[in-house]
Amino acid sequence: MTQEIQKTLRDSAAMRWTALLLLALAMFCSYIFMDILSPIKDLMQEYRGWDSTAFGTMQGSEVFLNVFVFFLIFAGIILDKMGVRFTAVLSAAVMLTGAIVKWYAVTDYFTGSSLEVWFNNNLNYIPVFDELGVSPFYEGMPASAKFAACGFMIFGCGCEMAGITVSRGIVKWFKGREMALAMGSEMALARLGVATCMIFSPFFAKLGGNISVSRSVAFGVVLMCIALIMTIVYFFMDKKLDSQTGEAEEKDDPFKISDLGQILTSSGFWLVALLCVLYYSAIFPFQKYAVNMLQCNLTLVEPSQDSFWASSSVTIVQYVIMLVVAAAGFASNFQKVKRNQLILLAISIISLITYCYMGYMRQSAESIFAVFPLLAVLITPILGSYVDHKGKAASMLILGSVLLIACHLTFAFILPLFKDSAVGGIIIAYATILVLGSSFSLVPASLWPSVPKLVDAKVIGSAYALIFWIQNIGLWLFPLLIGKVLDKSNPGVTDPTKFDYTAPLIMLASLGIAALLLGFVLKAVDKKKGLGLEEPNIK
Ligand SMILES: C[C@H](N)C(=O)N[C@@H](CCCCN)C(=O)O
Repeated sequence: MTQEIQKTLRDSAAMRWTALLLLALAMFCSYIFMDILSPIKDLMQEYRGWDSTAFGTMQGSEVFLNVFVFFLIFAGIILDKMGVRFTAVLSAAVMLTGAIVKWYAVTDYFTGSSLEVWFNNNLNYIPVFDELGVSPFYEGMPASAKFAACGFMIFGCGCEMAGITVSRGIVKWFKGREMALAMGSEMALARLGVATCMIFSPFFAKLGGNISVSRSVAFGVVLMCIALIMTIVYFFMDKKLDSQTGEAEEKDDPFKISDLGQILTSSGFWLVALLCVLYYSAIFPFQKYAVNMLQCNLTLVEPSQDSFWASSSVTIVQYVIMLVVAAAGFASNFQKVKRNQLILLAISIISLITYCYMGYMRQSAESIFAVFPLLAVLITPILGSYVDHKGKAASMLILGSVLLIACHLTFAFILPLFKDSAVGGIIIAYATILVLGSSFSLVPASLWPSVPKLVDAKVIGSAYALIFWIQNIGLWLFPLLIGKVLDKSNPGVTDPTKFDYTAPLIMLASLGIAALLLGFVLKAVDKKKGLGLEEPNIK
């Protein structure tokens, strides 16, 4: 009886996983918006005049305010002071505001407006940033790209704030329980968001045969409204939990700037943060160019579209198959009976193969790349659960970096050799993308749950914020650098499907090599100092 009275929401598995689902769905929507223009880089060049540099500058702008105005640090402080539920709703509201601005920038209403004229004549540089050599705009950048960048900067503040809030929320609901599995599951849903974006962004842009890039962004805006609703529902669950536990997030353990000292003096923290920036800089910025890289390296002959409804239904069938891959794979993690687990995994793998075959038949670069996050959906929770029960987080970081290097080098040197082979090129592309997907499971599934082992629970929000801040420097710099390197290494190329991607890919592989070296150092430091990174979370 006494035990029953003391039960709180987080003691109920259904309630804790519902709380996670709400937060994860909000992240799912935000990951769709984050990459909404990535699969239509070619259309942005054709219909809005964005060359690779303009595209890269706009993509990198997402994290500009986080990095150079230190917004993420403030976000960490807000999170530590105001708690998870307040910050979750705030971040969703900020994301929605930025999304609306970005949508307006790419609509036809913006073209020819006085705002466009103003942006064309102004903000070619912003003195304070220009002096630092980090101006978010440049002379001659299309006005639509500049204004879209402004919206994306606002969105990025909300999105990164949401990222740290969700991690902190998971620690709050799952600490001492299936924490890495919960983090893995949240990231799996986020990866499904990226896959959804790769399929539906071009779908909406080309809907009905007339091209409209703003339609894709409008789809993202609707999702951001859904994300806001999810965080509001979470707000009430979280409030109920606090009333049950008697914890007042806002009052207990107040954040002090001096707490930052504790984080900054931890060598383990620095190693994880540096590894994070190197690894993620080779993944997220790549994601923004990957569809175009495939368009440039594969000879794709799109089958003639019989009718609008025929092609739309193929897209939808392919997406449903993708959902089956994800759902069956995900559900297999929760099966206690080995036979059920194997049946679900078999369904998932057969659906994955069907999905790949359809991608081949459709000859579409976006649906080929959409397979990237799928393996991550399948195995991130499995790996999360492995870290919970067996540990080995540092070793997984090393393996993830090795796979990353191998994949970028394959894209750079092996894929182009198969440009004239219709089948060979696509098989190599799929295989490499799937391996990259598994690397993208290994690293996040082991990296994020390691942070609570390195710092005190009281400063965990600030620790995540600091790691994100360091990571955001790479997420700003590398989309921009890829665009610049692409323009410089392809002088005179005007066809957006004819770029040579070798130089940017070598640059990304080098980041992987640096991450690998740091992985070895981290493992040695872990052994020497007993940080517990190789230890399981559940003892
Ligand atoms: C881009 C973002 N800063 C990031 O690092 N995202 C991670 C997830 C971190 C955990 C969020 N609760 C990712 O792997 O997507």
